[in-house]
Amino acid sequence: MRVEVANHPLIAHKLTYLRDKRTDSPTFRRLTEELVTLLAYEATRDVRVEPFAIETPVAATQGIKLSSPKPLIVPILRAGLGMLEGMVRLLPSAEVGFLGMQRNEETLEAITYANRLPDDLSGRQCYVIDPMLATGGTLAMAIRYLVERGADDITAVTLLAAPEGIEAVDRALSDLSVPITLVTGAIDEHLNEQGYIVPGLGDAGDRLYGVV
Ligand SMILES: O=P(O)(O)OC[C@H]1O[C@H](OP(=O)(O)OP(=O)(O)O)[C@H](O)[C@@H]1O
Ligand SMILES: O=c1cc[nH]c(=O)[nH]1
Ligand SMILES: [Mg+2]
Repeated sequence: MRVEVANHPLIAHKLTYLRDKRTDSPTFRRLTEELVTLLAYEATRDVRVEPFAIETPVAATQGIKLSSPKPLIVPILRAGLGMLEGMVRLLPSAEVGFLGMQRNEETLEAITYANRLPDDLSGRQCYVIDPMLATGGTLAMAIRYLVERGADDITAVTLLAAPEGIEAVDRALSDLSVPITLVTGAIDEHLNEQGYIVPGLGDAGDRLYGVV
């Protein structure tokens, strides 16, 4: 997996406020959206395009446009929903599929409880969005699922990632030959015994939407 940490002072600034436990839900949601816009710019560097001929008021010229089939954005519910608006703003013609996944708080294993994706993803470029890559179990399962359905180019966008989780995703997907990229706002220090990213930001889903 290719890993890119989006180094930018604005990203570091917004992440600092996002991490702060005093930041309330409305501010957390707004910062998440703003961060996604910056990360999505980085993550879409290799979005597929094709030549497109146009005429300006002055002359004919050759431009480019997004190729078909259009990219598929896959937010992992629940916390990934907080990143959807920012991602769609940058890729308004993309389609959106949903995966509902939840980590068991004791075993830290992910289960899939909802799935609304096109059956056939052959030739699709997919952007998986989820704020947190902790043990990596959720992301590895999501990516394998998309590849089994035919996706042939996957970029995951996260706000934070743990080094242990990145390694685990790499190991878990080592048999796959499709290009996989991770674009993240920061790689934190480590995971604690409860599987939380340290220093992290706590539970992203709860901070976005409240404790359920
Ligand atoms: O890398 P992992 O160890 O698998 O953990 C990361 C997952 O945990 C969080 O979701 P959570 O299970 O809390 O669900 P939620 O979005 O509904 O809060 C987060 O949004 C990731 O999906
Ligand atoms: O630190 C963590 C780890 C998993 N999920 C979160 O929301 N936060
Ligand atoms: Mg959660």
